[in-house]
Amino acid sequence: MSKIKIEDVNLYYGEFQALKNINMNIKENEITAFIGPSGCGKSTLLKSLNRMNDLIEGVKINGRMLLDDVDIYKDIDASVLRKRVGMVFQKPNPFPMSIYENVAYGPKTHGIKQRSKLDDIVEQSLRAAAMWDEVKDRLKKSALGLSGGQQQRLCIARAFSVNPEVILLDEPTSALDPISTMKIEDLLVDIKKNYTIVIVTHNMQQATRISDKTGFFLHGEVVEFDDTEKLFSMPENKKTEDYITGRFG
Ligand SMILES: Nc1ncnc2c1ncn2[C@@H]1O[C@H](COP(=O)(O)OP(=O)(O)OP(=O)(O)O)[C@@H](O)[C@H]1O
Repeated sequence: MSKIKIEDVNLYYGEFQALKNINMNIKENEITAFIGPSGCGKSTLLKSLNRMNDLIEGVKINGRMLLDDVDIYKDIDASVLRKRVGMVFQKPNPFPMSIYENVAYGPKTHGIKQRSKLDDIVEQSLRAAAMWDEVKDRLKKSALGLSGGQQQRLCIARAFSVNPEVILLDEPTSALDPISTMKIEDLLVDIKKNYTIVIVTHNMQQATRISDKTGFFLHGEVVEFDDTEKLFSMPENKKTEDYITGRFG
């Protein structure tokens, strides 16, 4: 089933058109990867899926983006949308507070006050991010004392804590070592049964390892969008082929 439908979307930063006539269906319980050279619009499309671009002055967007067939720019409040569609950024960005408070923060802002309920959410979220055992004895310690890979998994746990339906990840492992990267890839594959996941990655091996569908972007357009296996083994477009075989440029 399509969780997100993108229909004829164009996005402008002032005069500059960053996305050109994008059409894409993103399926539930799948991992969709966006690949392509720097500046081609991957992050712009990712961020527009939870209206992060609303915060940037001069952005114009037309076309439609639907979440469960509801227009996210017309018929959903942005804060409700961002609860349903969570985001994890390239650089781990834990809040300067304890590990516990990082995860409890979102649920608290959504009105959950009961300590036992918060304890449960924190434990479940950290378990889902495969780091409960690593941190259960240091929940009161600062999140800034964690390693980069642990901080990124904490940010994923923080995204889980408000029980989203979609998780957007913008190059979540680009600052991490191979072991932390592998842990996060395993985690994403493990959780996709409960979520819809969209990931921007510069790492084509990563896209082939974990994603079901891949979109190849170039100059603000989606050149090709297909099953990952097909796109990497039998691309239909010459530009896709050049890019994935390293002959681009
Ligand atoms: N806030 C902004 N104001 C103006 N132009 C922007 C803004 N953000 C992005 N752009 C431009 O839009 C284009 C697409 O940027 P975007 O960040 O989506 O690319 P990307 O494919 O994610 O690149 P990268 O892989 O380097 O992160 C680029 O030309 C970029 O310079």
